Amino acid sequence: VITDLDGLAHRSFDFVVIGGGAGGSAIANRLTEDPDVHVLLIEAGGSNEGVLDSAIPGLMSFLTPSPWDWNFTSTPQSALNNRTLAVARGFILGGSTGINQMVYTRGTSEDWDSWAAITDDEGWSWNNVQKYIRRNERFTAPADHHNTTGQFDPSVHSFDGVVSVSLQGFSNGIDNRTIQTLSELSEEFPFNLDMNSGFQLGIGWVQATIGDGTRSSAGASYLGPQFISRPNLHVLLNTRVLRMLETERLSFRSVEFTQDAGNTKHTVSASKEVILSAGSIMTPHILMHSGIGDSEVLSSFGIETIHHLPSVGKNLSEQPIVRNEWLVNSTDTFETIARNATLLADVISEWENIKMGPLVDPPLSFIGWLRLPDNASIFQQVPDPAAGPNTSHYELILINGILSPTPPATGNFLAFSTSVASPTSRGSITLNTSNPLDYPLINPNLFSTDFDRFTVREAFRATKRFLAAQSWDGYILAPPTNATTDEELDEYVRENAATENHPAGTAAMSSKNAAYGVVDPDLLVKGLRGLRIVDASIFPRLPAAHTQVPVYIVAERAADLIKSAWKIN
Ligand SMILES: Cc1cc2nc3c(=O)[nH]c(=O)nc-3n(C[C@H](O)[C@H](O)[C@H](O)COP(=O)(O)OP(=O)(O)OC[C@H]3O[C@@H](n4cnc5c(N)ncnc54)[C@H](O)[C@@H]3O)c2cc1C
Repeated sequence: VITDLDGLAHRSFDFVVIGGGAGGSAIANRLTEDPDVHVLLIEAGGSNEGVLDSAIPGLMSFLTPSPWDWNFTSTPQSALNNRTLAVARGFILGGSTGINQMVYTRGTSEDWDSWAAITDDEGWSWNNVQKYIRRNERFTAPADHHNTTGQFDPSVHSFDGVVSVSLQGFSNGIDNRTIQTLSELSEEFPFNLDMNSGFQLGIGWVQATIGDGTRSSAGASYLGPQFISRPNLHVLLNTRVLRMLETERLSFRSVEFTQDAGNTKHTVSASKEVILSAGSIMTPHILMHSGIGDSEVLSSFGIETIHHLPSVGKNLSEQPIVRNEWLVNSTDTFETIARNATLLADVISEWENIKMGPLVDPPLSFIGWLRLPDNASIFQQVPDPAAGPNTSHYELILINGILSPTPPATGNFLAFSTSVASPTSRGSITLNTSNPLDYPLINPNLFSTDFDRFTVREAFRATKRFLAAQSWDGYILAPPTNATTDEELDEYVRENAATENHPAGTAAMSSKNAAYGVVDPDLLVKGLRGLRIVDASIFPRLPAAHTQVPVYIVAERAADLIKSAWKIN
């Protein structure tokens, strides 16, 4: 970790990586496997070392908002009564993997095959990304070392990758009721042994990026002590990249940054490539401030266009979520811990001393991926947007309590979230001012399509059928809303929807000959030299999944592509 800036300008780096999140950490690790390759990683946030709220999985709700979150806010959402929404992004080494909910999902085989079809590159197909999945994942025993037979399929997992993954290490009070429901209502809600096999439909045990009861973020794994100590890997923390500079005509191999809010600016160069991994919000922002974007937009901010690329910042894709809070007849939920400072201190001590107890995971054991019926009326209006017939339209997440450090003063809850897994709404990232230190305008444009509104209504109705199973008798005391008609449910959604913090697609990959898109299938920016993008912004479409694993897969393949382009071992 570099603390002395003076020597920096005189050093030479093969690669400069902007952003130490999921994509940037993985790339920096893989490229420095060759001791002759020198990499500088620049991260706006600070170190993840010793940040207890991030390390302890059960405290994840304490991280948003927090000093480790960029704490962005969306523009007023016209389909949500003009409410603005919190947009969380990690401001820490490890990026959003340092503050996320840790759910481990790869997407479906159809999702990946659709990427291959869109980009005209078979390298992105499900079969061909298997080796990258294996390099990324290190499946480990859960914190409580319980018998996991029948809870996952070992044959589809890897046990020697970098990021730790495990099943729940502390059982939740609602687990048995959930299992019983899956057998009682098996036709509508089938049990899926392993949603990461390529076939996701059904409800199954959550796998999470946790090892030994501790968050396995990109910072803790790809940049763990044995890697960050490599003499050829240089990490600059608390450093904000402002823009990239053109070094030769259409070649961007220089990076401008500041450590004092723009009072002094410095530059550093890469002899081979700059790799932009600032995430779906900041990657298009940095591109536009570097003169790469829609020339009309850039000129309206007085920024000279160096490369007209109108797709930059467009196509923002996000999974909207509604956290439906059911009042329950129990005290065994997360609110009980969050409300009681003594109990919270006790379970933190338990975690610190023996890595056991309720904080070894967030309190969610089950998630599910489900489809609308084939004859749903919405399909008379719009085509099915899922990647294929085995890919979900919506996701159900059963959480044993409201995940907040400040829950309501009374009551215990089941937070049964509904999310649109294959949304059709698209938003944008645009500039707000000509100052790169100002935040961009973030417009996820949630629920702007009939399909998304239809799907979330049906998902909520599915949760009601789920909780009508006998196993919940006497447990549920009151629903989150009395809304039943489409109109009533739409209003409930307008008042309660949020983002799932899975933004993607704002610098999207497309085939080499496409008339749209920002990067080619090898992740090089179209029409430029020396600049590659490796983060969630390149997703050509959202997989029906939480997004960290797809980013890791992208980064692992990107490392192979870069090594092969520069003949690195
Ligand atoms: C609250 C929350 C919950 C989530 N839950 C899950 C989940 O359960 N499962 C899952 O799979 N995914 C989840 N995600 C999403 C997942 O974490 C992201 O998809 C993934 O981390 C994106 O990787 P990335 O490399 O694109 O960006 P990030 O991981 O966000 O990394 C970008 C990095 O770039 C840095 N950066 C940005 N701008 C600059 C700049 N100008 N100069 C220097 N550095 C800069 C940032 O500080 C950050 O470290 C969640 C995200 C959040 C925020």
